[in-house]
Amino acid sequence: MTDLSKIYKSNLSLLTDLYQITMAYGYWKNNKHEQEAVYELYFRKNPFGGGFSISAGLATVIDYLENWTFEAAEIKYLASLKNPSGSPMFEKGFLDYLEQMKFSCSVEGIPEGEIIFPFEPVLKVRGPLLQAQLIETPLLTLINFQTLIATKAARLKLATDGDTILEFGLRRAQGIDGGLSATRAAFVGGVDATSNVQAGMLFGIPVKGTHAHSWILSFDEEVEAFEAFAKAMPENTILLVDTYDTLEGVASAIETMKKLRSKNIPFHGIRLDSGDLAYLSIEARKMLDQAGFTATKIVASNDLDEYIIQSLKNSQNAKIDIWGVGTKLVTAYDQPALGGVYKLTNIKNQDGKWESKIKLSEQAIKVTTPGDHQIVRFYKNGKMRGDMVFDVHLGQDAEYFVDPTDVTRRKKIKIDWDEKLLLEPIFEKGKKVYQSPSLVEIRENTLQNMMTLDDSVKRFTHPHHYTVGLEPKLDEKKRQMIHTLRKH
Ligand SMILES: Nc1ncnc2c1ncn2[C@@H]1O[C@H](COP(=O)(O)OP(=O)(O)OP(=O)(O)O)[C@@H](O)[C@H]1O
Ligand SMILES: O=P(O)(O)OC[C@H]1O[C@H](OP(=O)(O)OP(=O)(O)O)[C@H](O)[C@@H]1O
Ligand SMILES: O=C(O)c1cccnc1
Repeated sequence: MTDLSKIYKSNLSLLTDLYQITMAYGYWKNNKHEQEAVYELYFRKNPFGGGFSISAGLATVIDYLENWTFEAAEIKYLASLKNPSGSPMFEKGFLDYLEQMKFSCSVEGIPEGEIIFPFEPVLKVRGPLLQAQLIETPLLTLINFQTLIATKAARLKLATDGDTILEFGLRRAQGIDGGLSATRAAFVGGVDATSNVQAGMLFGIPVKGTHAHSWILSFDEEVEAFEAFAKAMPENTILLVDTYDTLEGVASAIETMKKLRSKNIPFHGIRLDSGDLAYLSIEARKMLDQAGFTATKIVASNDLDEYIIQSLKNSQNAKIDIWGVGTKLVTAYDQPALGGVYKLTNIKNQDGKWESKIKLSEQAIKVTTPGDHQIVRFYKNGKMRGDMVFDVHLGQDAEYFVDPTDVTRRKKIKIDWDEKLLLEPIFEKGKKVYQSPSLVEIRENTLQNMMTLDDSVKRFTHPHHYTVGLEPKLDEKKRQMIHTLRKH
């Protein structure tokens, strides 16, 4: 568990938008606060122009919800808020209600490290309207960012074709939490280790690193710096060779490490951090091999992303073994946000019957799917074949599912397909019923899950569209609701 309260040393119940609290107040004033509702969290487009996403952030959500209480300090602050006329924004009765409130929603979620797609609920919250509303913003904050970064990391892992990736991003991250959350999510997505020591302690992520240019600059001679580092860190002799001239730096590192061979200090690696990484790695590899250092690894860093890595590895035959990636990973440089949303999809009316809700939009992509959903994923011979979203009240005995953007496109469910439900129970009426796997297990699951996805969907440019369809009764219900509302 991530233990947010340990990281932030404070209560995070006010980590929400003011409008959530004013709506909660409105629900309370209208005696709707305990009316049961279903909200679903999903996104509409895979990030980075890709064909898939990786779910991340659930353990952080669990930790957030387990510690979700309004304590005296939070209530005091809310009591201090005033309307423009100077009157208190919230009545005491409402604040008393918040102070005694206990989290009592049921939550279902897709486990971290699962492959996910647009329009699939990643989280579903069922419970009192007031509570489910108040947690919208933090749930989106936690899931959107971590899912975005885990997806970026999975793309990097595809580009390196399984080579080790070290996450070096803390110094370029969006603030302290940006750094911590990004490191966690990058590990979920498949990176191997981080330079971020705080994340190592909090999340149990392996910590690794080399040294900086300042180490070299602090000595009169580069060779002196190499020798001192190797002697100080004989079990991590990775030498940064590009401070003055890269290939001269490689030659000096080789000379230094040859001298230290007699002292049984092994030569683990060199790091390249500038220049043409293809040319320099190929030349460095030749020099190392000629000197008998065939096991010495070449680490490369410098503004790397999945496209540069893919080009270096596949087109330019670069001899790089380990990839250090910072800025482009932890800031999700080419797409800084995932547009996940949280929508009310079902509400219990006064007769105790569930009533589906739909939000219309001029843009078909923005029309919500009414109801209370689950997702079934189909596999053939261990490979993902398609996902069907269905309404738990309507069932899923269909023989096909329908593309929500084009009814003429249907996918037949074959008899030999295996299936798995994606949403798992996380909380039941406020009680946690899910034990999150360790972060190491989650990362392993991501790597396994990625093997079940077809290569065409993993392509960086123009990926194949993986089918996510609606169960026909749900599709029909959605269409009817749209027609009825449009007629009105
Ligand atoms: N062979 C290559 N193919 C494609 N991209 C490369 C190759 N070699 C390096 N790059 C990338 O090109 C960019 C080079 O950045 P930049 O122009 O700042 O040069 P630099 O080598 O960092 O120069 P400086 O000496 O200022 O550090 C980096 O993003 C790096 O990852
Ligand atoms: O390029 P990124 O993917 O963001 O990876 C992190 C960068 O941070 C360091 O550079 P910096 O110049 O900050 O310090 P240094 O002196 O150690 O090179 C490192 O050398 C990488 O180039
Ligand atoms: O350990 C490293 O090499 C490292 C750490 C942070 C940023 N850049 C490089």
